[in-house]
Amino acid sequence: MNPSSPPRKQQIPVIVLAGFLGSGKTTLLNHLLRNRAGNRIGVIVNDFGAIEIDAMTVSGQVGSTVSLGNGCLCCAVDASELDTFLETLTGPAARLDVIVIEASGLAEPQELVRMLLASDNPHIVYGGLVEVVDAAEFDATRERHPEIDRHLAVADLVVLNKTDRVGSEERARILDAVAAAGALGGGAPAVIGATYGRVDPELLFDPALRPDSEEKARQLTFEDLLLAERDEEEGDAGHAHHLHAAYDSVSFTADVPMNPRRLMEFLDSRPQGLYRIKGFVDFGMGDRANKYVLHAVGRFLRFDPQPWKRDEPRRTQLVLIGSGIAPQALHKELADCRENTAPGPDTTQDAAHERSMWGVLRYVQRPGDDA
Ligand SMILES: Nc1nc2c(ncn2[C@@H]2O[C@H](COP(=O)(O)OP(=O)(O)OP(=O)(O)O)[C@@H](O)[C@H]2O)c(=O)[nH]1
Repeated sequence: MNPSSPPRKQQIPVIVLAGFLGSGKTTLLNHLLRNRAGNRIGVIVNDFGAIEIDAMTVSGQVGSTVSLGNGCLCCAVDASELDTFLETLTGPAARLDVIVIEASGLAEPQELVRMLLASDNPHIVYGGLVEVVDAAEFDATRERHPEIDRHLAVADLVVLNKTDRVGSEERARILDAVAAAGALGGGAPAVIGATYGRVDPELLFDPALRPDSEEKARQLTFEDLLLAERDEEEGDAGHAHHLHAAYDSVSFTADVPMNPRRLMEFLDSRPQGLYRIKGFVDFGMGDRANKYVLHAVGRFLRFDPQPWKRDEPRRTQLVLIGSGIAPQALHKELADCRENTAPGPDTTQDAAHERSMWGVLRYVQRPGDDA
């Protein structure tokens, strides 16, 4: 170690949390925040889409959440923006023990790692790359995006999430496949199975448990680094190499409630390329007390009713991400799902409203599912 650098224990480990869309990064992050055992965690969220749903999901759990806002960190021309956020989080007032950067599901994690290694902030130390993998979607994701193997190869820890959605034989097969892909990088990332991102926070938060983190960081191959640099040099043209170049996103906001039946019709017939939907829905008279947090990944769909806060504006905010989708048409279809503003028979009768919610309630998680 350079004798002029500050003592190691003053440096805050920065962990990159990556994984394909919907693999469970936010779920894992929220699990860590709830089980932080006194550790102070700073969070940087690099979300995709104009509405910062992930930032909203995690905010309130921790005092030092900073969202990078719209756009993709991996495409920042230089690392100065990241450095600004890191500077805020490493200031003496924050007194953080660890910083987690949740990379957008479409970001290239190598880029973030490279930026962290290149950062001249003396208060941080790269703490490793955690790659979250959706066990149920692994084969399909890999087929569509073979570059996932490259991400696994540079990961320190692979969390094979959603193991509840695969049988034990299938789980063993996927664990082997993930480990084999990870080994291609020359190292062997730890692979652990998890449901709902429930990993032991000590795997990440105690630097003493990760003595090799700096070594591992250097195991990024020259090819990875060159590719990252070439992308940077090529500017917009280089951008096309990135995973998210082929994706479109739609941000939808409505200040009038959504009609449950029409929205369910929209969701039940959503196009295959619409890979991810997240956000929350106001069903108005269908349920005046709750907003419905919506998560769709591939064919999977779930609503999670959560009480509106007293001053919270009643509205719907959704982000849709997919490839080969028609953003404008989808936006219009969603707009057509809005409740008619003119009061009519079906907006005044409670029984009718309750019935119209049945389609939605099919997708509400039963108590205990998440336990
Ligand atoms: N069945 C099951 N569902 C899970 C598990 N972990 C997460 N989920 C669900 O998967 C959906 C996506 O999880 P998120 O944590 O939002 O995924 P993400 O990787 O942050 O998604 P992006 O922000 O789109 O990249 C949510 O509905 C979660 O509740 C799990 O272990 N099993």
